[in-house]
Amino acid sequence: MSSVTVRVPAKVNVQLSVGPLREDGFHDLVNVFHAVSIFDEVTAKESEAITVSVSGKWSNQVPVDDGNLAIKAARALAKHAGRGYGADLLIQKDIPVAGGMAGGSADAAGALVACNELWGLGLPFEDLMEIAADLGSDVPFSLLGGTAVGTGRGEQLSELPTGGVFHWVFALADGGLSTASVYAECDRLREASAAEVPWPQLDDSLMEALGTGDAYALGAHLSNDLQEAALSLRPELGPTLEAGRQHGALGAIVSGSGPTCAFLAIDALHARDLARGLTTTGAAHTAVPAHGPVAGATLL
Ligand SMILES: C[C@@](CO)(OP(=O)(O)O)[C@H](O)COP(=O)(O)OP(=O)(O)OC[C@H]1O[C@@H](n2ccc(N)nc2=O)[C@H](O)[C@@H]1O
Ligand SMILES: Nc1ncnc2c1ncn2[C@@H]1O[C@H](COP(=O)(O)OP(=O)(O)O)[C@@H](O)[C@H]1O
Repeated sequence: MSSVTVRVPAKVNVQLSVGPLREDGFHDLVNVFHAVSIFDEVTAKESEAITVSVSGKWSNQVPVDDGNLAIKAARALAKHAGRGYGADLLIQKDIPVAGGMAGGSADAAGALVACNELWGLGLPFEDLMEIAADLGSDVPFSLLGGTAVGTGRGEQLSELPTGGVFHWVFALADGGLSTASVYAECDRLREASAAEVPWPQLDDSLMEALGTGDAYALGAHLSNDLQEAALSLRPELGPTLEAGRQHGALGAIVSGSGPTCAFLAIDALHARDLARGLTTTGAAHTAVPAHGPVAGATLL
C-alpha cells in the first residue's frame, strides 16, 4: 500500500473535573470526552524519512518540525516496531489549533493508525492505545472516539454508551491558549482561594443525561473546572458564553482548556440558528455546528 488516509475527530469535554496537582506536574482528572464531527485527515505516504506537511484553514499555526505530534507519533510507532520506517504525513487541518479540541492529539492518533497500516505492522488497538498514552493525555481518546470517561491524567478510558445524537455549536476564538498555562492558572487561582481541592467524581446526573440522550439534562450538567482559569486568561470569553445562552443554548461551556466555546443545541436546526445568531451579532467570528458522538480515528 503506498498511501493511507485516516479521519480523526475533535472533542469537547462534557465534564472536566480537575483534582490536585500531582508530583509529576499532571492533575488527576475525571474527564468525560465526547468526539464531535469536526475532523482532521492524516494521509501517510511511502517515504524514506518521517516528514509532515499541513494544509487547510489553520495550517500556518501548526509546527512542521519535530514538535509536530504526528511526527512524534510516527517515530514512537517505528521505535515500537524496532525499525527505521519512513512516511510523508499530510495533515488536512479542520480542527482549531490550541483551541481545547485536541487537534494535535487527533493528528497523533491519525498518524498511529495510518502508519500501522502503511507499514503493514498489524499492531492491535491495545498496543496503539499504549503508545498513544505516552504521546499525550488526550491521544488515547482521539483513537477511541465516541463518549468516554478518562481518569488518571485522562488516558485511562472507559467507554460510555449514549442514548442519542447531541447537536453542538463551537465558537472559535482568535489565537489559542496553551494547555499547560491554563492548568497553571487553575492552580494559581486555587492557591489564592486556599480552598481544599476535592478528589474528582463522576457526575451521576450527567451520566444519566448521556445515557438517555436528554440534551436538556446534559446542558444543565455540563461542567469544566478549567473554565474559570480560561476566563481569567481570556475575559472576552465570558460575553461569548453569555451570547450563546441568550440565543437559547441548553448549555454553554469552554471546551477543555479553551478558548473555543461549546454550546449545546436542541437539534440540528437550532444548532444552525444558534451558529448564525452568534456570528451575525458579532459574538463570534466563526461558529461551527457539529454533532456527537462520532467514531475515533478511522481508516478511509
Ligand atoms: C485540557 C485537556 C482536556 O481534555 O485537553 P485540551 O483542552 O488541552 O485539548 C487535557 O487534559 C490536556 O491533554 P493534552 O493536551 O493531551 O495534555 P498533555 O500533552 O498530556 O499535557 C500538557 C500539559 O497539560 C498539563 N496537564 C495535562 C493533563 C493533565 N491531566 N494534567 C495536567 O496538568 C500539564 O501541565 C502538561 O504538561
Ligand atoms: N499536529 C498538530 N496540530 C496542532 N497543533 C500541534 C500539532 N502538533 C503540535 N502542535 C502544537 O500543540 C499545541 C496545542 O495544539 P492542539 O492540540 O491543537 O490544542 P489543544 O491542546 O488546546 O487541544 C499547538 O499550539 C501546536 O504548537
